[in-house]
Amino acid sequence: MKNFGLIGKKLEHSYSPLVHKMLGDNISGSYNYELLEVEEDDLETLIKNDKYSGFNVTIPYKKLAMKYCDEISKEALEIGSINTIVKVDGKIKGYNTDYYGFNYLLKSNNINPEGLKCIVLGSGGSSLTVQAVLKDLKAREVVVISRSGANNYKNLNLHYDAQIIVNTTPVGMYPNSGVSLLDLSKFENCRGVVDLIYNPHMTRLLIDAKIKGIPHVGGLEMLVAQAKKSSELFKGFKINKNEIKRIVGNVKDETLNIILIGMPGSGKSHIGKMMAESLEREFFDTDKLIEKREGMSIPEIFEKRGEEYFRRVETEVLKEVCKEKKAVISTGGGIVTRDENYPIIRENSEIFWIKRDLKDLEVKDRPISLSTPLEELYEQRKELYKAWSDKIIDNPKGSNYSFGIIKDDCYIDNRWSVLVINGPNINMLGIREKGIYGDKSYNTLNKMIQEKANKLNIKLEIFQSNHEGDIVDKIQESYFKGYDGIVINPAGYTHTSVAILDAIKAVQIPTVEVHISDVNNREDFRKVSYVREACVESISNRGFKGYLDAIDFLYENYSD
Ligand SMILES: Nc1ncnc2c1ncn2[C@@H]1O[C@H](COP(=O)(O)OP(=O)(O)O)[C@@H](O)[C@H]1O
Ligand SMILES: O=C(O)C1=C[C@@H](OP(=O)(O)O)[C@@H](O)[C@H](O)C1
Ligand SMILES: [Mg+2]
Repeated sequence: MKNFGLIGKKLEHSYSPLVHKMLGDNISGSYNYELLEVEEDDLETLIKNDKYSGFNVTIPYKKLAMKYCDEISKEALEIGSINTIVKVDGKIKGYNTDYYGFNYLLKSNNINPEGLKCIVLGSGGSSLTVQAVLKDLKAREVVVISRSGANNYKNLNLHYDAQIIVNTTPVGMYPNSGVSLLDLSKFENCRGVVDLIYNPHMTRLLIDAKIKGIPHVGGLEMLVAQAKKSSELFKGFKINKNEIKRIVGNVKDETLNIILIGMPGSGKSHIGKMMAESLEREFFDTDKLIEKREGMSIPEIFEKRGEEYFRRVETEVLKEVCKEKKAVISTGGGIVTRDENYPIIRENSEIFWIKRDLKDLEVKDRPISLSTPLEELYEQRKELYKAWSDKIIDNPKGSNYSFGIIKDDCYIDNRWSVLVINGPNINMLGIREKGIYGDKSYNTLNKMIQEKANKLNIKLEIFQSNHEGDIVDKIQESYFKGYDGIVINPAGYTHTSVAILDAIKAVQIPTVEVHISDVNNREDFRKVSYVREACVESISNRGFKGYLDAIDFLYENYSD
């Protein structure tokens, strides 16, 4: 197996081995990928070491490494920085795939610098690439801010009119997270903040942007996009662009914590434990950690040391536990009472608000709930729970929620998604008119569709109903759930339903109409399809395979 690696000075933060493993494992041609921390004096020897067939290059060597290349791509030469090295026929060739990565990041997040004033923090190799992309996308002005340049952090007031801010420095990066170079409140015209850092997922700069309601994005998509391009150079063949989205989702699954917040007694500890078991993750409960640390129960801590002391310890414990990766963390209901807790829990997590009716909240052993009316407590906290969380999980009393049900609501799955809808009598497949529809069952059909989705690694939901209104409801729901495509066999409603036609038109999601039989060569009334005009494709007479072809069609034409 060939050896590749990431060259840099400090690499503790890097997700590159994870990303390259995913790129190597899932698309044929895996390779070894190592972190190669090196001092400047040893850079040349490392690059020339025959053990390695190529490298990625990061801070601070993106400019310097060019010196040891025999050839440099035109693009990299123009930018003045490389991030990829490949050895071909004994020659060391340098490339810049960061350009592609940064461009991808902006485009996929609808950040358009055209006509805008941009400031770029940092003046290293990545900064050069960022500047090139911003200029190519017609930014009005690109100002580089660096510690010792003409534009620096002391005269930043000259650029408080900046509209886009891009951080290319390592300030705020793991393990030294939680710091930012700027006071964002000074930038009143700012309408986009990009941080190339991807670990933590949300740097302090990005958290500040989120608090201010400014569109913002971190560097994970850029990391994966540039890695995909580099991997193509390493392996010598193209990789589907859809892999970027898939791997971004997988990296999030591998690195983000799930954090549960919400009113005391709402079920955070209970659900957290179930989630952790089901997702095979480690589980932490901040109250339990506090009790262990203090050697006292929560009521005892409140009684002996008071609430202020408890809150201080709680923040300390949060700081520790939020350094975990891929854990499930239940918090105490009061963490939202301290502003300083927000950036701590926000850094690397998906945050869920567990909700339950006030009358059903458990109050036992909860000193705050016993001393303050729950309505009052909820008034004080509800806006904070809402603002701090990404998603809500309803946990009504007596619902007997198993994690399986909750999981659908909260599991983080960013893959390209398709909804398959079947209309009336399709559930009777295998029983009904076998001469027309075949003898295979509805379950067999679903299995085939699921296998197809697994093969393409897409998210799938299958729905069947005999009721027109339910089908309309489902189509509408697909809009709010953000499905990328719909495959529909409206069955008998094909030839009658204006309501289903209107629903497809309303959601504007690419939809393929499927019929198992040859509808055009049966009764005349089957030749009319109301839904057809709203569909991007119509497939009939291909049996169950029609559904698989429909998924292929959508995936090939609409997944980029
Ligand atoms: N979904 C659920 N199913 C069964 N019992 C639950 C559920 N959610 C909460 N409970 C119970 O309600 C009580 C309070 O839940 P807990 O997880 O301790 O709340 P929190 O951590 O939010 O204070 C516990 O007795 C817990 O077992
Ligand atoms: O809401 C609160 O202020 C508190 C909630 C409790 O945790 P739970 O939310 O798990 O009950 C515990 O941290 C402490 O009693 C204070
Ligand atoms: Mg709890």
